Amino acid sequence: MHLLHYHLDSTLISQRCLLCFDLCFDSHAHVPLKTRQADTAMVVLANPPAVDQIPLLRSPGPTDTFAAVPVVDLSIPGAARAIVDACERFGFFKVVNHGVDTGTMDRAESEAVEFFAQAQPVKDRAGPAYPSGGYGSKRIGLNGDMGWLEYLLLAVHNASISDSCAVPSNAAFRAALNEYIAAVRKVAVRVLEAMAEGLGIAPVDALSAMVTEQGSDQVFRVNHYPPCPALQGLGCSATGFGEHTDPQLISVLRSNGTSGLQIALRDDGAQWMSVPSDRNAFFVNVGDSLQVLTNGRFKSVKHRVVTNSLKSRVSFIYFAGPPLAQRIAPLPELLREGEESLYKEFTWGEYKKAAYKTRLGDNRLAQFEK
Ligand SMILES: C=C1C[C@]23C[C@@]1(O)CC[C@H]2[C@@]12CC[C@H](O)[C@@](C)(C(=O)O1)[C@H]2[C@@H]3C(=O)O
Ligand SMILES: O=C(O)CCC(=O)C(=O)O
Ligand SMILES: [Fe+2]
Repeated sequence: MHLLHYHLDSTLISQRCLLCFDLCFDSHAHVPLKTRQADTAMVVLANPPAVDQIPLLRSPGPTDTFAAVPVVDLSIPGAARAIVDACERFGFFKVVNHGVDTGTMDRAESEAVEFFAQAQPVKDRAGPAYPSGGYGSKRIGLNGDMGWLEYLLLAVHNASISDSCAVPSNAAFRAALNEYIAAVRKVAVRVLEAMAEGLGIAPVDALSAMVTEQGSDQVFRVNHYPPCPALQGLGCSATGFGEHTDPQLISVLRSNGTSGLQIALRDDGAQWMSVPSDRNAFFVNVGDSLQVLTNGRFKSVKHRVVTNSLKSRVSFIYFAGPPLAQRIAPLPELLREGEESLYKEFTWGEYKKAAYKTRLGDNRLAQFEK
């Protein structure tokens, strides 16, 4: 038997299993939530659901929808200005007219759906995800984060899955992912070029070269969030991917038609807004490294995924990172006279190593702030 204690006026819900007495943890502070009689409600579930270790969140309501997501038309000259504006305001925007064939996206998606539909032991043979890439389920990273998802985490070399990564072994799936990765990487390059143009940085590849150079550290992730019917009608949802910022320069995301992605409009994460899904568009997140390169002018956006109770979500995310030796420091052209860097010096390799010691919701940049 399970008891769910939830704070009626907060997003985070704690959960206690009467059998194992495990408490879920606040994904940000990593301390057990205290449940008080006055502001908690109790729901007794007849069948212990499989969401035991997964933090629960208040289900998004209709008023949580972020209708004003900045939309950038990549095919028009005003794209550069619009991108800079969106990165300064939200660290997040949607890209349309990107030129990627819908067939490329659909093939990758249907192959991924087929992969995740396989029996668990078959998928487990494609694991583990760490250290060199492969299949993972529920556990995110190495430091105790849990989510209601399964995924493939893959290293990318140049414009395709690294040869050192044996997963996926199915030739059709691998080819479909490689076709998609080559296309999404071009979108990332165009976005980074437009950013440089909008910021007035020369040459135009000042940012994009960091991700196209030999040895650039690119990662690709396919996430599958199965529906979670056990929580239907309870007003709460399982955490799919807990709140975090991405460490790289930018991340380019595409999902099927199931919503679930939320971004925090306020730094303290007090206002979570749901991003309406659009299977024909890409969504771009500013990552921590780009925040540093712009000396805080662009903010890396805090985001998370909330699981749907009835529909599964499939997402593809391309993380554009520089070579390990790349120095991450504010670009001199962006510093006004007398303006100093807000950050200590570091390389991408140093940042990545530190990031992998943190938990998802930690403020990874804090230790590099001056
Ligand atoms: C908990 C973690 C998962 C993560 C590595 C980390 O220790 C902290 C950063 C996490 C993150 C978030 C964005 C990407 O999904 C990711 C691949 C990345 O580069 O940093 C994940 C890492 C992961 O899933 O391994
Ligand atoms: O799956 C998603 O939609 C987003 C996942 C995410 O933020 C990540 O993998 O870093
Ligand atoms: Fe992310």
